[in-house]
Amino acid sequence: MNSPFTSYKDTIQAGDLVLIWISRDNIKPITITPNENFNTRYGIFPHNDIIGKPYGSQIATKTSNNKFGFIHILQPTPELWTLSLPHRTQIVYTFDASYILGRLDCGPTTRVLEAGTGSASLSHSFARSVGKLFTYEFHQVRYEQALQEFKEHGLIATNEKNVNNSTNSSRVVITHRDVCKNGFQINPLEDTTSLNEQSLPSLNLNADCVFLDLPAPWEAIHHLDAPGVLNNHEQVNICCFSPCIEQVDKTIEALEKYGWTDIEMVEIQGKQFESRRQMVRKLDDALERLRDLKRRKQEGAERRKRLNEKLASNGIATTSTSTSTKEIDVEKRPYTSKIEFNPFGKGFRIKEGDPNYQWKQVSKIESEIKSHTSYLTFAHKIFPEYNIRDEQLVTNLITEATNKLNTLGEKISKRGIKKQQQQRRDEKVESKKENTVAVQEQND
Ligand SMILES: C[S@@+](CC[C@H](N)C(=O)[O-])C[C@H]1O[C@@H](n2cnc3c(N)ncnc32)[C@H](O)[C@@H]1O
Repeated sequence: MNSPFTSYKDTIQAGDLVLIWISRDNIKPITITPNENFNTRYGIFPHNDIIGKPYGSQIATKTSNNKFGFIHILQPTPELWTLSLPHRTQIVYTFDASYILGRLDCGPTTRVLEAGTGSASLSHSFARSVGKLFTYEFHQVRYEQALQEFKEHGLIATNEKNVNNSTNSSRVVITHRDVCKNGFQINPLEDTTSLNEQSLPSLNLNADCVFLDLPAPWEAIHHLDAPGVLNNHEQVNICCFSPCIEQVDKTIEALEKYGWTDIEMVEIQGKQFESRRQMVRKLDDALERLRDLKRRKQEGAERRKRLNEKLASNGIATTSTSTSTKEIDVEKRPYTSKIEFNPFGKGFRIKEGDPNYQWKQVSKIESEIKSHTSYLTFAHKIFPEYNIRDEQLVTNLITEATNKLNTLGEKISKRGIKKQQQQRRDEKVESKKENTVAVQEQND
């Protein structure tokens, strides 16, 4: 099953879902359709001009005022999708997503449980990296929108029932469910749009990790112990995403109660620091600035007064707001020296770092970087079957390995001795030959 989120291609074709990069904070998803146009305030872009171009291309169009407007056509990735998706809820941003996937030890064969789906921002990151994602959403409309999106993005096969049997090629299985009430089990014949699944047997989800972004994750944690939900042959990792520390407290309590260990809480604060130099301004500069402001205010008031008097004497009634700039220009404006340095910007401009002035190093934080300020609570569960060490088996394995090593060592040393003996024999033969030649030369 092909999805632009899980495989790459070079050329844009009709029917492709593409992301149009208009500006840093304006990325629009569209499906390329022959003879349609993409309209922006920078101009009209016919889809036909985009078809056949390589992904990443810049497309230009001439605007009505004879200028050019540009867009870039990008292939969807979970990171770009996070920046462009229709928000139905708060979402998990890339900074958190990458950390979560790393800590949950996600790989191509990992099976993940996620609740709730929400705007499916994190679901797309999981879908790209893992083998199977089981995601749950109890809100009817959000569930339907997410299901539609997964189908359009090639993450759920449209011709199959959305169940986890061996022939199902879908990366994602979405279930309409309140996981706090009804848990995570799915029956094998379930069409996930149905809520009537209670009486049927559950299939083995065998999840290797769990991600809970719910208002009350502690109410869902005990359902993870139902048969077939977790992969009980290995260590299972969990991450709960909660904005309040009180939620973290309750989650930790539930995790401890249900046998989760190594509990750790992390908060990601993505920030980019920009290093700058800022001019050091003295108190005298600030005082001079205040005096300057006062002086200007006074001069302005006097000027307006004189102008009004002048107009009144000419028989023209006016207010200060209706006075035109041209009329004011008649009056001489107070002189501001452009060649003298004024630390507040009215004089000539100073380049940052000019050695004639004093500077201090400062750092500025870029405010636009998006990382959610939720707390991430990680833990894992180790199943006894996996954790018990069979001492006899370990001893046998060690003995077997030692024996093999000894045998190998003996063989190597025997071969070494044989090689040395052969070398000595070869040397003797060689020196005999040399002696015979020397005797012959003497005789000659
Ligand atoms: C904050 S959103 C999840 C956002 C998602 N992680 C993302 O990156 O887009 C939380 C979602 O959980 C759903 N939800 C809340 N309680 C639930 C429950 N008990 N069972 C299933 N879904 C639930 C809500 O409807 C909401 O859509």
